[in-house]
Amino acid sequence: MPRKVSHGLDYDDDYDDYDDYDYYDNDFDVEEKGKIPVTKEEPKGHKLWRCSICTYDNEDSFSACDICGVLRIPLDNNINTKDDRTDLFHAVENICKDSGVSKMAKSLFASLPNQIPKRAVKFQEQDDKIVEKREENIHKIGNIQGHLHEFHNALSTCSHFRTNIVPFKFDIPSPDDVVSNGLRSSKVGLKAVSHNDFNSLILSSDTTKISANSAALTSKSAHSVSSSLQMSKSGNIGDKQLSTKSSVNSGTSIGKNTIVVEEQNASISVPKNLQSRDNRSSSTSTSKSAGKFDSMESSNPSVEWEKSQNLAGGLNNMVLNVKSAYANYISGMGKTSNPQYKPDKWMLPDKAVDTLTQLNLAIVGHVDSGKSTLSGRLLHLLGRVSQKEMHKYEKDAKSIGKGSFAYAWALDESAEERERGITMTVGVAFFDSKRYHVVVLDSPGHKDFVPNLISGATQADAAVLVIDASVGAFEAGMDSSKGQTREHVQLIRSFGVDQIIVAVNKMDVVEYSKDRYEFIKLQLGTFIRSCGYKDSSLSWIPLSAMANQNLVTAPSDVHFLSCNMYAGIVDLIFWR
Ligand SMILES: Nc1nc2c(ncn2[C@@H]2O[C@H](COP(=O)(O)OP(=O)(O)OP(=O)(O)O)[C@@H](O)[C@H]2O)c(=O)[nH]1
Repeated sequence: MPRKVSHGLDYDDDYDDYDDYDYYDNDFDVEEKGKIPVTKEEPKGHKLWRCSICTYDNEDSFSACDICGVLRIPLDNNINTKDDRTDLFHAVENICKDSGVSKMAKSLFASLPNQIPKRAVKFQEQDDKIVEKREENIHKIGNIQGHLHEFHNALSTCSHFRTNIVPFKFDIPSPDDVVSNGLRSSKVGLKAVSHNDFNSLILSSDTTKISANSAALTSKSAHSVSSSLQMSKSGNIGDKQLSTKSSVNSGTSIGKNTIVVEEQNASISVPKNLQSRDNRSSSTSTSKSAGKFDSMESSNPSVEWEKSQNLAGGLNNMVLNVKSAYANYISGMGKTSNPQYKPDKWMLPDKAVDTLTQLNLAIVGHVDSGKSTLSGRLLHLLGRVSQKEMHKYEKDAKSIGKGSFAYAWALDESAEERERGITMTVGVAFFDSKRYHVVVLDSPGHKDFVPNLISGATQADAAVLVIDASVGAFEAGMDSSKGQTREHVQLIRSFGVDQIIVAVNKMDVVEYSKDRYEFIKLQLGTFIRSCGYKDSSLSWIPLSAMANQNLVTAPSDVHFLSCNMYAGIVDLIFWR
């Protein structure tokens, strides 16, 4: 087998079995012998002419280059004599006299006596001369006859016509439409206002009347109207203003998505609860108690665009019709254009979730201080753990001789944790208050699981440091070598947790001794402050998780009354 290349690696050994290689080799063989020339010769009698611009070899019948469209005639080498050129000129001139088509275009057809149309055109057979019927504006070339545009359509050889492709448009502006048309404001602006914010919005306007089910600002006046939509943020987040002024010439239609601005009677499609209540001022102002209007600043792109249109002048009957999907969605909160339609609950934003702030609360402290018991008891009291589940935990815990860990089992779910009676991984649970979505991160207290504690502490916004008030237990936790109380305080401090609630637990064991509580508070307080915490960042509360003292209600034990200022730790958590 001959080699494909005469230098370099010998591929024969590797590719002998490959048919593809053989195929290429055969071709190469033939080529090499010159049996098939690289450039095929045209059959006899088939003339070609080369375009002087792109050098493409066109068929002789083509009057213009098939590639670049340049006319053959002015540069045609076949038209060399003066007579030829004169005849051609007259032919073209005659055609150009009566039609509105340019000479350039007509010359395309005038020079094509033997043109073979690519698309069949049925005309009556005529003489081979160019004939013009002036009254009918019909031209004849060769044996075909017809109007110029028919010739053009039929004889055009260029396949790359300019075609007016009307881009597909959605009924609702796509993000690209919104950006390119400068309509962002109406969508983003409305989107930026949460569902809850709308409930308290009040719109006042002089020239603008805002209607619930109309998605349009309508302009009927022929006079010039000034219009601008401004959202200005005044002061804090709770004091926002929306102001609208109109400054447009009426009656200009822009696309199919339009806001129609009327001089005296403009309306914006907004939710019903945004309806104008005041027609005295020339601006629309919206005030609300809380909301996010940041994206509706005065640099609203659609307004700027609108202004520029107005300044340019000469625009009449401006019609801007914006169908914001979100506007429809918001306005359709139970009130859509189709009165029959009612969105399901799951389609609507969850008001409670929207307004709650998540608070990650790490429960830390020395081993066996009662972290899991406290967490489980709180969840049970707040209804996150059902009575049925609690009964099961108690029963199962008793069955293995660990009845006191029943509440801890709400978070210590693994068999090993329950068997050993210690938390090994971070238990996660949550409960809600009016302000917070509290995520409870029950951390392990054993020193072997400090890495797990760290994983929870890094997520924490605040911490509950649980202290075992029992005599000896508190001291063990404060031991510099074995105790975890100190280590946990230092860790959460290093992770930026700057709010600590110190829960002095198991007060039932020390008979709710105020002295004990004050002792712990003094000792531990000194250490915590040494870690960089200020008194303002600390909260202290004595409690008993097991005896349900000072958890979600004020303690019933009289000893607590003298040292307690909160109605339970939950109150303290929510208050912080
Ligand atoms: N008397 C009394 N015992 C409590 C109280 N709180 C918890 N305990 C007991 O303390 C023991 C340890 O409770 P846990 O909740 O497992 O302690 P923990 O801090 O979660 O333990 P680790 O996660 O392993 O560090 C259990 O036997 C509980 O019953 C309380 O307020 N009073």
